[in-house]
Amino acid sequence: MPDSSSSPVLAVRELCKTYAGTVAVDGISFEVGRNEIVGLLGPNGAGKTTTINMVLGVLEPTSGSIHIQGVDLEKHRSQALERTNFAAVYAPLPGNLTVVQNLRYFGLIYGVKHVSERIETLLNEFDLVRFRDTKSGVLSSGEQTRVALAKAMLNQPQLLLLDEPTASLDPATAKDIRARIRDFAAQGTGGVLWTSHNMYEVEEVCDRVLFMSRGKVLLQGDPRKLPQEHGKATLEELFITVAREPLALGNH
Ligand SMILES: Nc1ncnc2c1ncn2[C@@H]1O[C@H](COP(=O)(O)OP(=O)(O)OP(=O)(O)O)[C@@H](O)[C@H]1O
Repeated sequence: MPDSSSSPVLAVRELCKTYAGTVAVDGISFEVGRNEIVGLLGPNGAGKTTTINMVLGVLEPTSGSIHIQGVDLEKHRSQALERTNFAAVYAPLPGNLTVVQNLRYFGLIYGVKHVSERIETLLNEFDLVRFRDTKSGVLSSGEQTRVALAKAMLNQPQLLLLDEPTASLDPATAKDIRARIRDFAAQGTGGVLWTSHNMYEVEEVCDRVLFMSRGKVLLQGDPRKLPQEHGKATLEELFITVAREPLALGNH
């Protein structure tokens, strides 16, 4: 087994996914390092969710490889996925279960040791103590996002995948969520792969961004430096250029 302590939390090589007639992901390679937050950006249909679903082991790649902490997802699936987790607005937790029931349910699925203790820690960390016996489905979007993040932290992931975690949140709540995710990346040894359509957020949170369009990674770098490197005033302007006219970037 490889020495996982020196490997990046995620290494994706030449990853492809094709459906009949559609190339959703077209040979992308990238890494997520320890303590790093990497933003996966791109217009609708670029291939971001397909990429995340392959890293989660939900979708089988057509070709290419995925290593999580040096462990090959295809060959050692359980071991690769045991320190991975995920949150997305389109994957809400069962709304008829209370917050504690949800956390207990997922804690058991993940085989979390000392699960009651872990749940109490997370209820405190994500400011959910007062909602512990409230059904998740009646909580506000921001509160549900906090529950989803608490669930995603149950197994102390090394790789955290977040698909638009702050979509539909008000600015103050979104800021609070960003701070919690930054803390996660800063404190442990884990890394985060984060999709977002909010360029302000990406500049604030991400150490590095990957721009995807039509299944390919067209450019990557520091979101605070990339616009200037490509002669654009803002990340949003660069994003629109890459999304509309991928070839317009020339040899920059
Ligand atoms: N099951 C499927 N069968 C056929 N085509 C699919 C399937 N799933 C995704 N696609 C296609 O693959 C491409 C990439 O889709 P994907 O959902 O990964 O994009 P995305 O970047 O996440 O977009 P968005 O920002 O809208 O969420 C799209 O053209 C989509 O229509």
